[in-house]
Amino acid sequence: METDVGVSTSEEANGSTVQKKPTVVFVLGGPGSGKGTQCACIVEHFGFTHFSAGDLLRAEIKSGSENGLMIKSMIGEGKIVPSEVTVKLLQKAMEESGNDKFLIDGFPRNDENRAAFEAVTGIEPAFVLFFDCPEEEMERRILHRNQGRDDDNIETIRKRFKVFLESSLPVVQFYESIGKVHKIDAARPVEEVFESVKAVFTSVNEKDD
Ligand SMILES: Nc1ncnc2c1ncn2[C@@H]1O[C@H](COP(=O)(O)OP(=O)(O)O)[C@@H](O)[C@H]1O
Ligand SMILES: O=c1ccn([C@@H]2O[C@H](COP(=O)(O)OP(=O)(O)O)[C@@H](O)[C@H]2O)c(=O)[nH]1
Ligand SMILES: [Mg+2]
Repeated sequence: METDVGVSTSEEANGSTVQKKPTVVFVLGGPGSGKGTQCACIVEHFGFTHFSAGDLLRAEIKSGSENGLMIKSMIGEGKIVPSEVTVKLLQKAMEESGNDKFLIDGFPRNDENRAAFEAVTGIEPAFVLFFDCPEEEMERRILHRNQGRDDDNIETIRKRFKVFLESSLPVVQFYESIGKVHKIDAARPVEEVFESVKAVFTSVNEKDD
């Protein structure tokens, strides 16, 4: 069943109303590629609301919800939490936001995530940002992240890299095959990466005008 998340209506010239789906941009890239960092910059410049699927899952653990223990153990193993849980959290966050432009960071992480989001919300992404970064650089960044995350240890990092290659890259490849991916070289300083990100959002806005 489709959600009414963030749906806004507008008057057509003939007096009928049309429903406008929210704009969603998926922000993908390996663990430590800089998704969260760049999303914070995008929010400041382009009026999007940012949701990190990982942050929503960590908040769910903290809230003491009945799924908390399951989520905690899956994150600890670097595994992908079932779509049902993640899609529900994203849907609720979008509904409560009051905005209609969303950056969804770190999701979809596998094909099942992708299909479930589309089936439940009826939303297809406007485009996908893909932060491309070598593993050695991502590993260095995560080991310096200092956010006290249980999964930022070398053993779990290696598992997350494997899951990324096996399950998450195919999602990027799918969106590439339908021409929706903007690939960004993420192995540069934050400001330089953001220059490339800015160019993508600016060119997309110009096309829409
Ligand atoms: N371009 C960059 N160069 C160097 N360090 C970065 C860069 N982007 C992010 N970082 C740092 O690397 C770590 C991981 O970044 P983060 O945005 O949390 O990545 P992700 O959300 O993709 O896991 C953080 O400590 C962040 O401050
Ligand atoms: O849609 C998602 C997003 C995250 N995760 C889990 O949450 C962890 C951390 O995700 P996050 O995006 O915060 O990590 P990052 O890629 O930013 O390091 C992942 O390894 C997964 O175990 C998940 O199961 N589904
Ligand atoms: Mg992140």
